[in-house]
Amino acid sequence: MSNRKMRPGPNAPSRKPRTRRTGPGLRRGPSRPTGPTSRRLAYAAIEAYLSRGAFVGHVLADQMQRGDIDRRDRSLATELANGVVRRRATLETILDSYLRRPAEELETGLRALLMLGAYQLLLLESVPPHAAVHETVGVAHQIGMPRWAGFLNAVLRTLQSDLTDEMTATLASDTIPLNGRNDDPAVRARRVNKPLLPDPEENQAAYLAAAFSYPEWITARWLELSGWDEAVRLCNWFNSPGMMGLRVNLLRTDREKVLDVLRTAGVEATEGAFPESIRLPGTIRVEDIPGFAEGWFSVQDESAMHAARLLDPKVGESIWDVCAAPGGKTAHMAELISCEGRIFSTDVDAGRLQQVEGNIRRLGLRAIEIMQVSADLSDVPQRLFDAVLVDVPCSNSGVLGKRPEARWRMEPDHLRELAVTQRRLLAAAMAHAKPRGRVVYSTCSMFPDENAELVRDVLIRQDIWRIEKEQIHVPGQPGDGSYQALLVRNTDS
Ligand SMILES: C[S@@+](CC[C@H](N)C(=O)[O-])C[C@H]1O[C@@H](n2cnc3c(N)ncnc32)[C@H](O)[C@@H]1O
Repeated sequence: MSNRKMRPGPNAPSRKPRTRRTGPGLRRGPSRPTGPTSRRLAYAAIEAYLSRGAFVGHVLADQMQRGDIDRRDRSLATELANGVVRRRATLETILDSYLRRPAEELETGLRALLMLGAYQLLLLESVPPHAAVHETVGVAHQIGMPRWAGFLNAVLRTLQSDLTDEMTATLASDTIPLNGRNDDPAVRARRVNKPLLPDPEENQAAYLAAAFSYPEWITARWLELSGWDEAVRLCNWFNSPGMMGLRVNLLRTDREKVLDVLRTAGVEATEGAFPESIRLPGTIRVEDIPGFAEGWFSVQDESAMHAARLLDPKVGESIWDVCAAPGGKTAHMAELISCEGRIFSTDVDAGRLQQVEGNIRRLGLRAIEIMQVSADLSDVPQRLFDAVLVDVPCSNSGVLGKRPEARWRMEPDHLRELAVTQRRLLAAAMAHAKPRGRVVYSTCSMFPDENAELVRDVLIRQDIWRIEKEQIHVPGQPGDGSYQALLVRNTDS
């Protein structure tokens, strides 16, 4: 940790922050709660994310296991930690206006607290501003860093003084988009007293990147592919709580029964597009729902169910799931053929293959052979299959709302490397299909160079395959984004 002296930036008040005198000569911060509070939990997760790239969900789960934390604290901690990571670029851009040096140069813990406080002030309507500041400053005391308290208090109070309660649909350098809402696709932005974001009239990609928090190369791509209105819609939708999809295991139960169980648990569930699919309006802890341990259902977005549905596996067929882990689509295919056939499930990742095993055990599925393979697939037995699913690793640009970190983990260079793998995997899938065999190439990406362009590029070099069907599922309509192409090997080859 650096011990450099911190000074608020030009926007911060010069007066000393007030402290409460609680005894002769004794200065103390806000009163100390007895247990870990939601903000302290959130702080730990954000600090771990900033300092060592930890997944906030993992840190929170670990912390929550250790103590008796009530449901409201858990849910606020999760909202805060996920929100800060998701809206990281917005918070950093805005905070930079209130600091003498970039937020990145501050001690990591202090930066985490500034972001935590700013998130509540700017983007969380449910927290009153005084509580946002007071409780965040309180964390500095709880974690034994009282020297941060004055600085934090000064910066957050100055930011607070620049906020208005006016909400608008106009996007400008002085309006900060709030998080999206599942029940309303319209953008709502908070007006502030001065420009804190880039001007969208001058640079649309930079504005969207800072205002909604995405890497600028992604917002530039969306603008290029779909224009301003669709880019704004995507930015807003991936910042909404999102829906959740369940796939009912029809070998164990029926959809009505799972819908009943969910409704009894107070979850507003509705039927999805497939006989096995259910849509939930938000995310839930499935482990708490009766029937999960018994294998009645799995978490799977409808956009992902389209892959197995398009391949349309038949009873008695031999099927290869090339990139199988953690097993969502392997299990879906096994359920569709009532485990009557053979599914060969491979992946490079041994740890993730254990998840496949766990899932098929919980779901009570049979007829699945699991094998770890090398990245070049040279150790795959020389067998031919009736149907092959190749659900390749991709940019995840169709599922950016799922994990708060997802948008920050992708780099354009990484995409170029992925394209090489994607081509190789598709070529291997095609090489292992019988005459008249089918291959489904599937991604959760929205980028044509991972989807339609890549498939055409692989197919152009041969004439025994044709594209039978292609489908793209646009994020927010109603679930995540995905792409699938069904390729069929010509009969006379
Ligand atoms: C999109 S995920 C698959 C999700 C899976 N189909 C499901 O529905 O649960 C992509 C998977 O590809 C695997 N993978 C990456 N390179 C691979 C390769 N060369 N051969 C096989 N699998 C690979 C990754 O380990 C990862 O598990």
